[in-house]
This record gives sequence, C-alpha cells and structure tokens, in this order.
Amino acid sequence: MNITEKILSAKAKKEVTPGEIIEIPVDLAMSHDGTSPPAIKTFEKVATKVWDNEKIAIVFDHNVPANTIGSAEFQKVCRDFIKKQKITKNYIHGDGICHQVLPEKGLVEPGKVIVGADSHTCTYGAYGAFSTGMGATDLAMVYATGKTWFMVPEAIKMEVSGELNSYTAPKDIILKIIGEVGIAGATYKTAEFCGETIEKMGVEGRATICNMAIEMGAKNGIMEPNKEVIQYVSQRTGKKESELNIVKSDEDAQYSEEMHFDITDMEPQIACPNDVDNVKDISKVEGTAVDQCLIGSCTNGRLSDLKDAYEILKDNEINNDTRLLILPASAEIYKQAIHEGYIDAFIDAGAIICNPGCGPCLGGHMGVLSEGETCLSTTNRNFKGRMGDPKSSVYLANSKVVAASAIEGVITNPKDL
Ligand SMILES: CC(C)[C@H](C(=O)O)[C@@H](O)C(=O)O
Ligand code: SF4
Repeated sequence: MNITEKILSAKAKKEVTPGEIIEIPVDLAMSHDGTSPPAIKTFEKVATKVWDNEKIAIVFDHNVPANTIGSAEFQKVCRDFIKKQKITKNYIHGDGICHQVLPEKGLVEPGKVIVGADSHTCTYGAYGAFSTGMGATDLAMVYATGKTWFMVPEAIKMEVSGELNSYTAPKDIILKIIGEVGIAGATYKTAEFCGETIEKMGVEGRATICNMAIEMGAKNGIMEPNKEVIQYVSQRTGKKESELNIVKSDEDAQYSEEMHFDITDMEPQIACPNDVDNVKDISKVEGTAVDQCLIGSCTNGRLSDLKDAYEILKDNEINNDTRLLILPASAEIYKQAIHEGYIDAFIDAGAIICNPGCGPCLGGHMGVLSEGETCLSTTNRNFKGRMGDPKSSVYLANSKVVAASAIEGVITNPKDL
C-alpha cells in the first residue's frame, strides 16, 4: 500500500482499495472566515452541538480585518459560533493564513486525517497527513458527526530528481509538474511526491508543492515525512518522534501511474494567464510589463520565500512603474521577518507590507487589479479575474523571480539582474 491507503485503512479499520467508498472519523476539521458561515448555517439545521469542540479549527484569513459590511457580518457569525460551541482552536486575530497557522500551532501531524472547507487544505500532505478540501456543507456534517466519506483515491507516483539552482525554488518544481500533468490530469487522485529532491527538501518547500496539488485536480498531495518534518512537528506538538504516526509507502506499493521529473538545469517556471497549467520557461515571457508584484499566500508567504526576496531586494528599489505587495503568511513569520531585518529592507525598497492573510490572492480584500493590469505573483491561481477585473491578468512564479521583476518592472530572471 501507499501512504494514503495506509492512513485511510487505519481509520477505516480494514484494508482499503482504490475506488472503494469508506466512512471514517477525522482528526481535525478546519474552516475560515469565508467558509465557516455557510457551514454553520447548515450545521444548525441538523444539530445543536458539535461533535468535539477541540477538533474544530476556525481561522480568520480571507478578509481580515473585515473590508466590507458582508465580511464583518460573516466574522460575527463565526465569533458567536466559537463562543456558543466553545471552539478552543480559534485563530481570529490576524494570526495568518489557515494553511500556515495550523501546522504552526501543532495541529498537523503525520498519519492524521484533516479536512477543511478550503481547497488548499491539501497542503498538510507536506507533513505526512492525509488532508483534503471539501465544501462548506460537507464540512457542516463533519462538525456534527466527526465523520465523513471518501472514495479511496488511486495514486500517481511523482518522482523528482535533480537539484534546484540559485534562481529556482520548490515553486518551479510544482509549476513544472502541473504544466505537464494539466489542470485536470490528477483529478481525484493522490499525488505522491517522492525522489531525492523531495527527500532533501525542507518543510517550507514541501508545503509549497503539496499546496498546489489541487491545481491539477488531486484529491490530496502527500510526501513521506523526512527528518526536517519530524523535527518541525515534534517541536510544534511537543511530541517525541516515537509518539508520531509516521506512515511510509511500501516498496511494492501500487500506483495507477508513475511519473519522473528531472529538474536539472530547469529555468524558473512561469504559469501564464489564465490557467495554472499554462506553464512556460521564463525565457519565453521575460520582458512582460507588470503593474503589481505580490509575495505571499499559503503557497509562498513563508520565511524562506521572504528571505529569497530579501536577498534580491536589499539595497535596491522597486521600479516606479510597478508596485510590490508583501504579505507574510502568518504573524509568526511576520515577527521573524522583522527580526531578520527583511521588513526594513522591503520598506526601503518601496514595498507595501500588508498584514498576514490571504490579501489580494483571490481578489477579495486588497491589492485588486483594474482592467488591463498585470500582476506577477507567488500565489497559486491565475484564473480569469482572480485578482480583480476580468480583464486583468496574473502570472505565477517563485519569490526570487517576483522580487527581481519588481526591481525591473518587467518579468525578469534573477540571473540577469
Ligand atoms: C474562499 C475559498 C473557499 C477558496 C478555496 O477553497 O480555495 C480560496 O481560499 C481560494 O484560494 O480560492
Ligand atoms: S492564500 Fe489564497 S489560495 Fe491560500 S487560502 Fe488564501 S485565498 Fe486561498
């Protein structure tokens, strides 16, 4: 069996096979300020008390602080629910983006089953958990019962070999993979990432890769925990390695497909408008003018992303014809970035620092684009109108490329600075 089948078998208390429908208990259910209100509304039609007030996490990140009367009302609904149901795991004061806050707070562990009313819940596969997004009404049933159903996914083994260079990052690996697999190429499948490049990769790069598994339709993205993951989770949960449920795939595990990606000499990758699989080598789009540059999100708002940007932006200034928005993915990362001097350098370079949260990523909060404008962003989606006007466009890249492009005002390979 592969990791996903093993985790699901343990929960189902029997050996599961792909295609089979199972009903299993979950370890954690997450929702945010955008999806909790519809979940609460449905929940209140079917139940009065949640199944476990300590296994639900509510995070405010999508529209925080509230920017419209509607989002203010949504947040009120959440606060009332948190009080009434005594939800202990609530992070509603600008703590950051749910997919960064949950691991930081020690709520994510290998072998766990985690569901969330957000499509990028697949991020926690980076820590060896089975995690997936679901609709708010499905999550309402989890609030009520602590259980949900799944069809056991088939798995695609995605083996990565080769080394990143100074201008590329884990983001380029996942963009390259999505470019080859396509936006629907892994629909309802597990994307199991492995190989020497993944084995050596730190927690943050792993999170970037698993985060984008949904962009090729995958049910979940997952990786075998390595030393860095075990260390991170132990530190965050206070558990020893021996107390963690580290699940690995068998040598003869079954996959519906096996793919190999060699990243040797890979150029920075750019996902061009309006689909995440419209991926090109940077040399094909260099010179494209950018009105806005954005570094942040649950994909690339972590300390390593900010460090990469800092190395390029320090003692430099952004181009007058562009603007640069930087959003640390969590308050903790924000504090570390201040401590390291990154934030000072960003402000000196002319960047706008926004509070941790989703911000412009889905065009709902701040940093929206007007008609005809272009944004180069470290986020995960470039759909039509994603960041504002339907006639605006979004290109996706790693944070080194975004920082270099902010200096030049056009899409720039950091190698050419
Ligand atoms: C608002 C929310 C439901 C949505 C998601 O599920 O992914 C958002 O986070 C996004 O990135 O588009
Ligand atoms: S940062 Fe973007 S992709 Fe991530 S949860 Fe927020 S809106 Fe969704």
